[in-house]
Amino acid sequence: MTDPTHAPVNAAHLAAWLPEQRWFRAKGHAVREVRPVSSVPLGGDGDGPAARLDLLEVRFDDRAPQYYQVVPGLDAVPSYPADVPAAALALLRAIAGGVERGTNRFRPEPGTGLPDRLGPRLTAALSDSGPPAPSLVRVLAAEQSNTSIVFDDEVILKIFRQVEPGLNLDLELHRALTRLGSDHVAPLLGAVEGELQGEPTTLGMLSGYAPHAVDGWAMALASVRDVLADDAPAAVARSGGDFEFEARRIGAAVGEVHADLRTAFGVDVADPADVAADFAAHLDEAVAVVPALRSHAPFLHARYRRLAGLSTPVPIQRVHGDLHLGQLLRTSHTWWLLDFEGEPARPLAQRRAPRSPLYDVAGLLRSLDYATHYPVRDEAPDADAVRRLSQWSALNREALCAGYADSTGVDPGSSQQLLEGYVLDRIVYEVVYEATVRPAWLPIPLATLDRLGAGMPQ
Ligand SMILES: Nc1ncnc2c1ncn2[C@@H]1O[C@H](COP(=O)(O)OP(=O)(O)O)[C@@H](O)[C@H]1O
Ligand SMILES: O=P(O)(O)O[C@H]1O[C@H](CO)[C@@H](O[C@H]2O[C@H](CO)[C@@H](O)[C@H](O)[C@H]2O)[C@H](O)[C@H]1O
Repeated sequence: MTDPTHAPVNAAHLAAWLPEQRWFRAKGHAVREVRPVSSVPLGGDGDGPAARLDLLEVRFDDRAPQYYQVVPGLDAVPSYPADVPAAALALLRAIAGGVERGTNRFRPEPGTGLPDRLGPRLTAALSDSGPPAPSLVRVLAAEQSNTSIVFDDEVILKIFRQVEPGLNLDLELHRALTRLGSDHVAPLLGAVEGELQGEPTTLGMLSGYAPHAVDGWAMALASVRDVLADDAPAAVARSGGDFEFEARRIGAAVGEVHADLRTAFGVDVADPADVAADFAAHLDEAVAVVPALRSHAPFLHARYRRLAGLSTPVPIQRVHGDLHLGQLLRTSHTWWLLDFEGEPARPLAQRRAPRSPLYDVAGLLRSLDYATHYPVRDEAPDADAVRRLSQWSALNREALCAGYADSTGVDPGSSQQLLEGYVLDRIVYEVVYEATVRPAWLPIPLATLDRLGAGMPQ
């Protein structure tokens, strides 16, 4: 007999619980109704399943429905007992064992050696039906779009939260890059697939985990803070120069990933007039959301018009699409790019569309700019600090482009007008992102537009 505490979660409870979750993307829209799409139980004993993968359709009065994945057992949803280690191991066991249940398929990635490559502690935990050691399982607490579980610092399972029908971009690009042997992504080890609107749909992704890794944003900020604390004339070389080496390695890593993506998905060309028209359309949409952008529109449109007049076609390909320093992880021996889902605010078709690789370079240049302005956001730095910050920024921009040229033979700075166009398009995206998600950060991209509009450097 089914334990009543594992009964289907009450839809009204879920309608109240969902909007409180960090990964819920329809903030500010009242949930009208929650309907189950599929519900797949996993593991457990006589007391009921250890976990359930519930795919839910969430309906609203004022916008299109969205689909979310909720995992009772892992998630503390009302009226379902949560046992995180047991639920997490049930998921890993299903992937390692290639389980098919209901509409869901749990699969080890062919050729990657799962489950044999798992270490002895995880292998024992998967074969043992007794209670797992809680220390083997850790749910990442960071502010994330999805939910990731780390198993014994060895593998990481990302549970996708907002789900769209079809193959998830993160999985698609990790798979292509892993198959090419890329050293710049976490190796893909397995996946969970369900069904949505009749299409096989990605629900989860298992990959290698890099313990003790540091992200590029944290490293860049530490370097900028050192430069701010050191007012000697050679401060940038002395205190902040450590990041220059990393910026060059990051540039080289991104260049290698771009080359691999060309091998996997091919290349095409776009007409500069079409690229400029896309930028102008993004700007018009953004002005409607953030009126503070309106005063910058004439300058931006003028730059886009200049770009439209370029005569050389723009090479385009699959790219990362939302690259910033927080998406880069320095592992013990290399830099990994994370999270290939593209910009969360753009529709899937736009996120999957080929673009110039300069868009990723622009994302990183913007991130270097953020790193120099974020630590002084609440103060007016003196002229000397401003000089040091701008030296830091220029040094690392050059290092990044030099690294990209090291691995590809192409210096992104050599297509200056095009690169500037992509930087501007990215700033417009950032303005909308900050205005809607983190209004306290909005002054950072807006101040850059002020400077660029006045003919000053970023
Ligand atoms: N393979 C990995 N090894 C080590 N840490 C990782 C790995 N993948 C992700 N992380 C950590 O988890 C965080 C969130 O990962 P990300 O893929 O960006 O998830 P989300 O889609 O939820 O934003 C990263 O910023 C990083 O700190
Ligand atoms: O959630 P994602 O990581 O996919 O990306 C979104 O959030 C980012 C912030 O976390 C945002 O990045 C912006 O802020 C960064 C500093 O926090 C900065 O380094 C980036 O250059 C800047 O774009 C990103 O735009 C957004 O898509």
